[in-house]
Parts: sequence; structure tokens; C-alpha cells
Amino acid sequence: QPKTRFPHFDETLRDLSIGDINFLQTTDTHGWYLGHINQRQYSADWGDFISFVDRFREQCHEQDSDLLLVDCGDRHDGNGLSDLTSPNGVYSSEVFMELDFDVITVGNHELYVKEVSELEYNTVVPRYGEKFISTNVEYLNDNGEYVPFGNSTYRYFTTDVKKYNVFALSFLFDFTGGNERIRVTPIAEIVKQKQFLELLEEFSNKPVDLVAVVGHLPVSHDWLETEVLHQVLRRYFPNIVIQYFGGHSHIRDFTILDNKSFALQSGRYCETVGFLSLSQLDQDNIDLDRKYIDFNLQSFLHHTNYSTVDGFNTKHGLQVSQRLTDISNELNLSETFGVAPHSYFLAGADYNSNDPNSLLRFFENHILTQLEPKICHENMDPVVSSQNNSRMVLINTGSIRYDLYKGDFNRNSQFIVSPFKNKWKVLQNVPADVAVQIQPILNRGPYIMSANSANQLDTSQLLSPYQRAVNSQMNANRLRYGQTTVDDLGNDGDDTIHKPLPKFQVPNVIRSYEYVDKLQPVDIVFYDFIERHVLWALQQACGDDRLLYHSLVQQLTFYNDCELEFNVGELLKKYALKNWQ
Ligand SMILES: Nc1ccn([C@@H]2O[C@H](COP(=O)(O)O)[C@@H](O)[C@H]2O)c(=O)n1
Ligand SMILES: [Zn+2]
Ligand SMILES: [Zn+2]
Repeated sequence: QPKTRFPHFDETLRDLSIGDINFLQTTDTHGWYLGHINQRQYSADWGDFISFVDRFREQCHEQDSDLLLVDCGDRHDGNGLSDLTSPNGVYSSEVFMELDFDVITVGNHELYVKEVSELEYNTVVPRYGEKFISTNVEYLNDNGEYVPFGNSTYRYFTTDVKKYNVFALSFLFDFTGGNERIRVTPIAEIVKQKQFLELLEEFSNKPVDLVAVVGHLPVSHDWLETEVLHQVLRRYFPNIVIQYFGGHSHIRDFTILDNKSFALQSGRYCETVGFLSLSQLDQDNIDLDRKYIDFNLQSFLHHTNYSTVDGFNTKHGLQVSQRLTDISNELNLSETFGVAPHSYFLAGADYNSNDPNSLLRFFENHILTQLEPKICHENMDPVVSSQNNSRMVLINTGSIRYDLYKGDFNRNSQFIVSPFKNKWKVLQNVPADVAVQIQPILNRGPYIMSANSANQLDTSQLLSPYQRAVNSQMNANRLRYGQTTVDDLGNDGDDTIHKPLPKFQVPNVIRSYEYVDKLQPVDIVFYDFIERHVLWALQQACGDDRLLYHSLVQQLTFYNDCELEFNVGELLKKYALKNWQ
């Protein structure tokens, strides 16, 4: 990390108002513990955050208040720090675990790959002991038993200062893409299970001042699983505050479920620390505050009343920052592959109007076309038809995770833009009139969320109605671009007042199309992650011609030897080495 991490912004910061019980939330960090090198707004690292938590706790205790720390999962996939080890997360988990959390749980990114789940279960779960909980995710242990993915399905504890009794639960959304060690019981099912209802019954008869649900699911009103859960929890705890913490959709959000129930979600990628304070838990009118703190030293110092970094930093925080630098050197994260001539934006540039700054158009025109077929496995059928056919290479935009910034494009940027080790498959000899329909069919359909289920949602639905409303914030001209959140409490949640970032619609899938003659049959190459979805679209495109559909599916095969070197992150690196020197 360069020493220029302390940003001097002119913006006025909104203050946090400390209550009886206070929370700091992280979620969907995806391994970004080094901070954002290209964005000063999010340039603090995990060591700085550790100092912040310690300083803020001191402040809360001075005011006779509690501070609890929660993390809602998705700590892997999305940054070189996490994804350049095997299994991914070896170093990033070590750094993450330097911080004590009061309640912590898993997200779907701890569950895709078996080795990642094993690392998580064998190192992170024991590190946090009773604080690591999961109510609806189970892990198949080496004895062949399903056990909670965590120490238990709940945590019951008493806070240090006010001595509140907290009953904590944790839920993952209905995720079906887990590896063979993982079993997820959807919320809709678990709320009917005797064992779960008995647990609620048991604790409804104990002293509970607060129910805390630390989950990996969005908090927006239209996410029905939360509503289903809330109705059941309210039956058992009719007059107790139920506080939800969510994640997964990578946005800042706060929703009000009823007069004693609220939900906070704190963004992604170490851009945001969520703050929540609650007071007068036993009254009908709860006093509360929520803030989305920008992940930078200026915000951290401001909220802890420090005027110098030297005064603010703790020994522990500095040690963790140093460890991050060492790991970054060891992994060679700043090894450069070229210099990007300008920035490319994922949602900040308009894909539909062919904006040259659109990252997705850049991928279609220059990156996907770099893919080479290569047959290595003995048991793999050669792709006989490819030589003379046209070719489409199709990916889900969810596999592209972040903007690509002007300047140095290095080993870390490669994983930041696209970390997944997905494999390529091919449908051969698809008639051109059928092939051209695949992308539009998928883009008319719902957002692709999962590899092996039809469980999909509309991207616009990831925003609460308040977030979807036009944001008519402030006199925006003099401000910097940044997050501008509108939630159930209004538009004063962001600690830093920004001008809204441009945000364009992102399609579900993008594709390259290489052809000599548009009538030629097409080989459709796509990530195995979206196989089910592509086959569903193919079926639609074939219409009544079932024979055609079945003969195409019968020939479905891998496209190349599927090693990491061929994923889109690697293709991007290949392009940078060739064109950005
Ligand atoms: N192998 C994979 C795994 C995931 N994705 C994409 O990630 C999305 C989920 O990410 P969250 O941080 O929101 O949980 C998923 O919907 C896919 O788009 C992928 O492309 N390949
Ligand atoms: Zn995530
Ligand atoms: Zn997630």
C-alpha cells in the first residue's frame, strides 16, 4: 500500500449517533483487505479498519454503550489477495481473522468449491468458536455427518456494557450451487421444521432483549424469504426488537419491517462499513441511526475524533497493514501486465449505446475473441466442427466483478475484474438463425444467479423501492462521485455526501460473434456456470424442433482443457501483455 492512503476530501461528513447498543457490519468483502488502490474513497485497508474498530469501541464504552461487530459472508472470490492461493483464501482468511467478530456467518462464495469450504470450516469456524453460526447451512464432516456450518445454529450471549441478552440466528438465501459437502435448507422449509420451532420456543421463554439475524440475503422488501422468516420470528418474539443484517446483492440498504424490526445491508468489497445504533430497546419507539461509512481513513478518523493518523493507528492495526504488504509482495500482486489507456466501467458506462468506456463492450470486442480451443484431455471429444464454423463466446455478466481502471493493470486487477475459474463448454454446429436468438432470450429472462437452478431474480428487484426511486439529492455539482443511498429512512445514510455515480442497465449475458458469413453454423462457447441457462435458451430458440435441440445437446462438450489459463481473467491478461505495453 502506498503511503498516500490518507485522502483529504473537502466533503462534510455526517456524524454517527451512538446509541445504547451499536453495530458495525461488513459484508461481501470478497477479499478486498488491501483496500482499493485506484479509489481514494475506499483506500483504507483491513489494518486501518482494525484500528477503527478498537477506537470506536473505546468511544462507545466511554459513553456506556455496547459495540457488536458482524460479518455476513462472501469473503472469497474477487481479489488477488484471496484468489491467488490454492485453495483461495489462505492468506486473506488469515488477515480477516485478525479481527474479532461477535457474530459471523457464511455466504455462497464460501460454498462453491469444496476446498474453499474445507478451509473455511477447518480454520475460520474454530477461530470464531461460538460466534460463527449458521442456522440453515450444513457441512458434511469427515465422519459423514451433517453439522451446522459454524459452531451452532444460534448464539445466545450477554453484551459487555448494558448486559443485553442477544439471541442471534443466521440464514443464507436459497442457494443451490454448493459443493458436495454443503446442504442448505431454504428458509421456507426451515421455518416449518420442528427442531427450529422448538429452538424459537425455548428462547422465547428465556430473557432476550434483542434478536439479531445475521444473514447472507438481501434486506430489500421484495426479498420474500426475509418476510417469511420475519412472520415466524414475530410469532415467538412479539415485542422484542428483531434486527436483521444482510448482504449478497452488494448494495447499501436499510429497511423497516415493523416498528421494532429493521434491516441493514452494507455494500461490498470493503467500500462500506455499516453502522447501526439502537436505543430504548424496551420501548415502543426505538431510537435509531444508520450510516454507511466510506472505507477510508478520513471517515475512520472523523468518526473516532482523531486528527492524525499516527494518533489513530493502533499497534495491531499497523501490524496487519504490514502483513498485508508482505503478502502482497509474496503474491507479486503489483506485477504489471500493461497500462490501460483509459478506464472501463461495468455499470458506469452504457453498454447499450456502445460507449467505448463500457467494460462489457470491451470484453465482447477484444477479450472473448482471444479464447483458443485446445484439446488436451484424453477422454475429451475433439471439437471437429470448429475450424470452419462461426463462433459465439458467451458469458454471464455476473462473472465480471469490477471496473477496470486507467493505468497499471497488474496481477491483482486481473482477479478484481474477473476471478472465477469457470470452464468453457461448446454447443457445435448450431444453425445461425437459432444461435443468434440465445443472447436476446437470456437477456429478456431473469438475472442469472446460480449455476444449477432455475432460481433467478430480476436485477432491478435487488434494489428496494426507495433505491429505485429517482435520487434527487442535494446540490450535486461541487461534490465528488460516490455512493448516494436512498433507503427507508431517507437519503442521509451515507456518511460522505456525494454526487450520484452514473448507473446503466447491465445485461444478463454478453457475447462475441466471429463470422465470415452470417449464414454459417455457429459453435456457441460458454461458461459451464451458465450451462443450464444456455440450454434453456436453446430449447426456446429451437421451438418445436425438438430433434434439433436434442441432437445439439447430445454433442455438448468441453471446449478446451479448461485450465485457469483460459478463463476471462487470463484472456484479459493476455490482451494486456499484447496491447498495453
Ligand atoms: N463460478 C462462479 C461463481 C459465481 N459467479 C457469479 O457470481 C454471482 C454471485 O456473486 P455474489 O457475490 O452476488 O454472491 C453469481 O450470480 C454469478 O453471476 C460466476 O460467474 N461464476
Ligand atoms: Zn457477494
Ligand atoms: Zn453472495
